[in-house]
Amino acid sequence: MADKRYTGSWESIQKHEVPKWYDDAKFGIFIHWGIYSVPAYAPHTWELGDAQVTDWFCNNPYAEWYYNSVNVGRGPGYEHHVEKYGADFKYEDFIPMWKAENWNPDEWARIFKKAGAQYVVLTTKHHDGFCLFPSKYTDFNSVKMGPERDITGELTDAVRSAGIRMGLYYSGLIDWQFANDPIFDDDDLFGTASPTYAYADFSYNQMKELIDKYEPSVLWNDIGWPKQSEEAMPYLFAHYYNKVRDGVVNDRFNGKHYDFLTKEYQVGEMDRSQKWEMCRGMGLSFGYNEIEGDDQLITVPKLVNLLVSTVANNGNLLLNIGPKADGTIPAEQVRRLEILGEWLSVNGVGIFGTHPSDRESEIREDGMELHYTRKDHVLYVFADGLKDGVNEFLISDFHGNLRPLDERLQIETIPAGDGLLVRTKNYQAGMYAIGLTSEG
Ligand SMILES: C[C@@H]1N[C@H](CN)[C@@H](O)[C@H](O)[C@@H]1O
Repeated sequence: MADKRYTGSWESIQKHEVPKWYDDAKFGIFIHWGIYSVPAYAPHTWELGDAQVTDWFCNNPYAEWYYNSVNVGRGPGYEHHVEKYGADFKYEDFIPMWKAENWNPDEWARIFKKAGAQYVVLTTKHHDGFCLFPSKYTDFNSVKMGPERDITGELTDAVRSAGIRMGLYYSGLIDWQFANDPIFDDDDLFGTASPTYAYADFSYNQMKELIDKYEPSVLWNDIGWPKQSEEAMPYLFAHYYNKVRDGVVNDRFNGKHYDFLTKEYQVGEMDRSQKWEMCRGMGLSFGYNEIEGDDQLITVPKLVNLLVSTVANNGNLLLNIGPKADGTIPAEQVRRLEILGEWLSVNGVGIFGTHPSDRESEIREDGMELHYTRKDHVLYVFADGLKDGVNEFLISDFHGNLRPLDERLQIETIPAGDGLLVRTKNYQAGMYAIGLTSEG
């Protein structure tokens, strides 16, 4: 029987279920690349969630917010711009400087594949309104100017050739080509949001354009969707699901329908019963920030811990890279992807295609963490926060045996009461979080 078709009603849309591929994927690569990658600057201030909103926008660590950081007329972003480029240098003057002269999309896809990424999400239009695809609704795009290439199309082809799914990010509510008053706080942010019906039509048409042209596996909308076209959303989702049967949409279309919830940098409230996704940059920014060197980026142990703790609690990790304007990925970001890929090549069997165990994650006072996943009858245990050499931890209410996924690791297991005591004999820090399996 032909697949059921969705109709333009909330009732029909809400019947869509999270496809297996997305639940199994666990790890994707986010990419923020745009005009802002030319100045590549933001103050290294706070992680999202750690700052007062009133402080955030004039000290914004998101380099992709460069336009607004200058537009506010004060703060480190503005001062940096005036000092380096002069007060008369306009954001659009960066466009001819974005040449992507060293961009090889196949090389990016190779790096993502080696990292173990199962999907990619690329910014097709960020808040600055510049489109990385040949939109018929605006010439403010990467084919008509700047790189003079269909970045979305070329990367989609390269990523899919590497056997990785392609998703698309779209800034549905904010577009500084339509409303560009400086944003100092959330009232300004939502005050500039989707100012007119003309913009609502524009964004609806562009989203449909992206669906029809690229058939993305993920529609990753950001901040919200124009209220003026909210009642038309079921038609857009029906069109999408009918065209991309196993496509997924995130919760940032005003939260009226979603396949997965999104978190940004901080987990906050956790509901393991729903599929969710954590996104973050490797530093405090999504766009490339030239003052974020190796020391300012998340360490590899913390990156592995983030992946393990996210997956164990029913999440996917969407880890961002911020490419340089020339199209190369900063070496310190590539190194983290390579090491994560090496870890996954040994421990990925306990990550990909698994489901959360009914065992909750345990964060012990001594800093050790235990996270659990399962695949059918097999239990996977991930222990983190270990010290070199000998570590002991108890898996309670467990009557099987466990063996390490990393052959270098030597462990002893001793039945203890209703559980199993695990003792590592030769743990080394470079093993990061260790994976154990109950599979014989
Ligand atoms: C993934 C991130 N989302 C925020 C909005 N929460 C954006 O403002 C930011 O630039 C980045 O795209």
